[in-house]
Amino acid sequence: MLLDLDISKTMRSGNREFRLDLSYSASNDRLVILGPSGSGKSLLLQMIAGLLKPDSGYLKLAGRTLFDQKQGVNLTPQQRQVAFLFQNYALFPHLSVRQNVAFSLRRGLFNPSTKVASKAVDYWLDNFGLEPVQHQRPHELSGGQRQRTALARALVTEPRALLLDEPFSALDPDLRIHMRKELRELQERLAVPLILITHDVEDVKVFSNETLCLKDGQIDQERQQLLRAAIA
Ligand SMILES: Nc1ncnc2c1ncn2[C@@H]1O[C@H](COP(=O)(O)OP(=O)(O)OP(=O)(O)O)[C@@H](O)[C@H]1O
Repeated sequence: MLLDLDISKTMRSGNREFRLDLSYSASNDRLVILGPSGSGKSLLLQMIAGLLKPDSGYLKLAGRTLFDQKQGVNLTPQQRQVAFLFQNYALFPHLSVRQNVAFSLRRGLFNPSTKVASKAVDYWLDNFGLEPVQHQRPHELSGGQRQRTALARALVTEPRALLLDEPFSALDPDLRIHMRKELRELQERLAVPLILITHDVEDVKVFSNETLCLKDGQIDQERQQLLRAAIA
């Protein structure tokens, strides 16, 4: 089972309150979480990654307990070994493609050198066709190359799962279609469990063998059933 959770979390800002209350089990290794802006998608992804602590409940990923309030379990983001790919990819602008990919493998406080040697880095640069641009910096790359660099940086640590926050939203329409296809093929080839959040139904069509629909911090049962019927 990819994801098994029963969690609640209340976020407060001034006198505004947002409550996320979710109980869900996903059995596929590719899950799309769909919902409008403000439905709680990012909060959920942050809780899976260990960047935000639920108030109560439990959260398991691929059979491993990441959080369990009753048992006092709350693994750190490092212990969870999941890779989080942010909307804007969060590449380091002053580092080359090679250095960005090598960054996750660095030991100590220093940035990897421009010629950092690593079989894993070579493997991912080659796999994603990034060798020709390995010495360029992020602002010298195309949108697709930037996304592949971010993916290579995420995958070089051999994560147990890949969490993607709106990975295509910043791309132009043609590139978006291309990158969706590329990421799907890649996920199938690598067999890395993938959880993707989006408000774009097109992502569901390309990626989903399972979709979790959110609305106001809860499962949107109506949309969930409509989608199931549309896919069946
Ligand atoms: N740190 C915070 N403090 C208080 N409220 C927050 C905080 N972070 C998020 N929220 C609130 O929680 C709700 C859900 O936010 P979330 O970022 O999960 O939405 P989302 O579905 O990812 O939206 P989007 O698609 O726009 O990114 C929103 O109403 C937001 O205002």
